[in-house]
Amino acid sequence: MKYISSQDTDFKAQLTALQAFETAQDPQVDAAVAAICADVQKRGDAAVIEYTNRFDHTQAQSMADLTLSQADLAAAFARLPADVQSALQTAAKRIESYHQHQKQQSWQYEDENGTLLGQQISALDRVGIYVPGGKAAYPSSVMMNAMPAHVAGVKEIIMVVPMPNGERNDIVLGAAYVAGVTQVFTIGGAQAVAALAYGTESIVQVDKITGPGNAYVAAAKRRVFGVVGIDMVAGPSEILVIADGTTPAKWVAMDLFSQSEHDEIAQAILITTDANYASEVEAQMQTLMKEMPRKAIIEASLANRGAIIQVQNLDEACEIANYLAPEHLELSVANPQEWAPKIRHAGAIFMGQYTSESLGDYCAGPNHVLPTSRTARFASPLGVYDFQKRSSLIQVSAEGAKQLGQIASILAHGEGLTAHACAAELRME
Ligand SMILES: NC(=O)c1ccc[n+]([C@@H]2O[C@H](COP(=O)([O-])OP(=O)(O)OC[C@H]3O[C@@H](n4cnc5c(N)ncnc54)[C@H](O)[C@@H]3O)[C@@H](O)[C@H]2O)c1
Ligand SMILES: N[C@H](CO)Cc1c[nH]c[nH+]1
Ligand SMILES: [Zn+2]
Repeated sequence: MKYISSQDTDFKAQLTALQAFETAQDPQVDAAVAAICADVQKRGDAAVIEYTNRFDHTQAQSMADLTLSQADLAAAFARLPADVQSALQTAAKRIESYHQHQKQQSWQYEDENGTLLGQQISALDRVGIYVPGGKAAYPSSVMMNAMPAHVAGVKEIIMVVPMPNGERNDIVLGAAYVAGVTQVFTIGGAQAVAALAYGTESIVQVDKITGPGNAYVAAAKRRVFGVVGIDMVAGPSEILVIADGTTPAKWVAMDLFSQSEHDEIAQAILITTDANYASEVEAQMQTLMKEMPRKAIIEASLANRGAIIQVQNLDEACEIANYLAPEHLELSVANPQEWAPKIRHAGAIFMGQYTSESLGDYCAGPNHVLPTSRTARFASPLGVYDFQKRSSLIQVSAEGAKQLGQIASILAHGEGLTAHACAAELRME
């Protein structure tokens, strides 16, 4: 793990170097994804089956081998132990309740000439949700994608999830059952994204694709944007902990591990005002590391992109956090309510020593699909608003046709668009 101090003369350059990692735009990944997408568009199911067998080491003969029905999902749920069933149901309820608050409503108002103006909200008809499955299985990501779609009123939710070696994961499928997913295809990577975007003989084209994934998934989503909508281009997981030394060092060490264990290119950063505390956290990491089943991934992630940053004070820490715009920010400080308003750029803010980021990953309620790679500067968590869209409403009164017609006519003539002007003028007579 790198040690950086805000007093280093090349501090800015070191901070920039920490961010210089954008695999979604790796030209080699992009070229491979371009070829896969074009092939799926051309050959449909046959290409999807071939790529799935190649990359996920499956032996599918037809799409039927990669397709699950509602009955399959129900059966997977029924096979789960009672405590897992109940955890899934409770998490789903909490996620649903939180997202109910995000629902947008249609609105209208009447202006001074009796013209009605407004905005009508509609749900998307059919969405594709990508659930990652290469290096780990993510039942929580099933719920984080499907629940807001449900709350928005989406009728058809088509889920894709790779299942390496054809091993079906009952918790992932049980989560799909609880979250009311319509249909599941056990496919992943660029081939799954392309299949959802273009449609194949067996997979119906969707209107929008949401959900995180690796560099191949991210590059494919970037590529199909325009044919379908996408939520965002998500990169590897990130956590930034701002600590004032009041949280037990062991807790913070484990919080850093919790995101490192996702991926060798995930990022975990600690910013602290206290050099002794930084050493304590590092010592805890060394001890805890031995027990970690995903030790190799954590070590690689920390070596590749991890850092401990020593700062002068918490104001400076917040400024750096705003520059880094992390996916997850833990404000592990004595008075988080005082510091949270200073954070402008973060996907999600976890406040106080009891709020481990991992609770947000599973069951606190807010969405865990969050902007990464500094995109929190302009992007927001996945939410109900990603599954709703807006249409403008205009109903002009006779009086409005006269008043607005005059303005429109002048402006249309100014643009040299006579038919536009006439359409307005005809209604003024
Ligand atoms: N932001 C979030 O909410 C969130 C949630 C869970 C996971 N994640 C992240 O998602 C990522 C998941 O990645 P993953 O790899 O485990 O699963 P994944 O499902 O994203 O990718 C697996 C697929 O990648 C494709 N692939 C792998 N190697 C390939 C190659 N050489 N050529 C072409 N295609 C290839 C295969 O088709 C495979 O099915 C991780 O970075 C993790 O941190 C993010
Ligand atoms: N932390 C991930 C988002 O970056 C989400 C997740 C799912 N399961 C565990 N974690
Ligand atoms: Zn996580």
